[in-house]
Amino acid sequence: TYYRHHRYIPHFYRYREHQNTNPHPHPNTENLLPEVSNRVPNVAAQPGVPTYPRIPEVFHPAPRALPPIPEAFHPVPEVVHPAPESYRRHAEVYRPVPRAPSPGNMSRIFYGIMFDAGSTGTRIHIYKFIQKDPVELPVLDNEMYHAVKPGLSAYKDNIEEGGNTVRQLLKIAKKTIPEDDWNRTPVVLKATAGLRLLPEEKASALLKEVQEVFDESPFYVPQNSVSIMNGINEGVLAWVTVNFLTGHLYSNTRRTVGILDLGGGSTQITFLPKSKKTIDAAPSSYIARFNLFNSTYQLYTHSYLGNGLYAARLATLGALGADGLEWKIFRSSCLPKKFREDVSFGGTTYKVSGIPDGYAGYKLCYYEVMKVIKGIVHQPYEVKGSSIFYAFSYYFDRAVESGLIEPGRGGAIEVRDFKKRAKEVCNKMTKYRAISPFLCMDMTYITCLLKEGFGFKDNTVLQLAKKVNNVETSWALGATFDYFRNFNIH
Ligand SMILES: O=c1ccn([C@@H]2O[C@H](COP(=O)(O)OP(=O)(O)O)[C@@H](O)[C@H]2O)c(=O)[nH]1
Repeated sequence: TYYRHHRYIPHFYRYREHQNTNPHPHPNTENLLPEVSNRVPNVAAQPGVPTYPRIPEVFHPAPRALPPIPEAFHPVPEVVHPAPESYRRHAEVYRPVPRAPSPGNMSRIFYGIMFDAGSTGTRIHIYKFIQKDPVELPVLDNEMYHAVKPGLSAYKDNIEEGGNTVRQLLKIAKKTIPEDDWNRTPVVLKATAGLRLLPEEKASALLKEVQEVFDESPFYVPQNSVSIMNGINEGVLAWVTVNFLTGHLYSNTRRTVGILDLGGGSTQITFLPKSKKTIDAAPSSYIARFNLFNSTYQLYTHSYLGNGLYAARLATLGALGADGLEWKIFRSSCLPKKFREDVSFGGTTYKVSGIPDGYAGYKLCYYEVMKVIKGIVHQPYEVKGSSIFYAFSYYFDRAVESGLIEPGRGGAIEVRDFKKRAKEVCNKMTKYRAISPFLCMDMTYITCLLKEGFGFKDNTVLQLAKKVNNVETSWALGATFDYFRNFNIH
């Protein structure tokens, strides 16, 4: 458990109004996401209506006139295609109990609890926000983070124990958040690939158990606070987090950064296309439209279920969905020849080994992992260009393990660095055996995913980051923003 002290001003909570010069552009306008000048609204100040500072425009809003939103901020990344999640349909507005400000101190403190129920672990993020006064907007003060392993899906046959992992993590929230704030602090859990990969009745039973744990907790439980998040929101919300933390959402530049997330069960690629060609060439389900600060964004995003690192290991071994798990041994030339072990993923155990009397090494391994990449059929045109991508989660972890980057620092590397290091690890398996017997397979898979899957060039630069500005690079912060309108005090 640790705190990340952090002071951050989420500028995009600030109200702004677009002066859109062309409210009815041609639908096929070449530049889909033009720059919009950020003119100060030409409206005389009204008594009782707060005025807001001029802030830099979010670049690339769609050329559409959007009705002004009466709230001071509206950072809800509503994905409108495909259908939004059910909790959005039943959106409720939570009104915090107003508390008399203490004399001389107008600060209000708010917390938000977001659980990330991933396939390899369950994590709690407790965000603390400070609102200095009713007109100024909240500041993200710090994040408290704790993770437990394995993930919820490993408790598919022991639901109660699964609920207990969440109960344990909630104890940390109780210790972190002052008691007076409990009943106005929203608690939300979103599950990703681990639960998506389970049979529906098992996943529902786990979610029901978590719902009961939440209901017995002293925190504020919004409607539909326990759900499986769809892959689109997973990609979009991580993009929002990273671009928020890197300052791209409110900067005056025309750049944003793309994101590459490699989980245990699924992998996401998300970026804001620069060219209409990219959008036209993409399958329509890969384009997500959402509203953020009065602007509509269109992102290229896709989550490949089964292409997360742990799922890919099993697929490489031919173990995913196989029968005879009690007696079959799944072999691979990506593993050290003498290696033999039982591995568990999603609550199932598999016997795996190297090929004792065969060959091992990069080339054979590359050939094996290629089978798993075949599902990634769409290579977006723009990844051939010079766009910057932030890569985190297991991209980061494996880059650290293989010595490509320093654990505390992260840094920029090229796609070819992964390839070079994969070759080295695979061709000297004994040397890297102690770090992880799977390192050759993982590094080869990452190389293959980036090159053959998404179509990145050898010289594409990836920015590896576990944290940006001291906050975890994960969809959790983006997802928490969704609940800020509940704290809207205007
Ligand atoms: O706030 C977070 C959330 C995840 N992770 C990392 O992301 C990967 C986990 O992916 P997970 O198994 O949750 O992925 P999924 O179930 O979505 O495929 C691991 O490296 C975690 O350590 C992290 O570092 N911080």
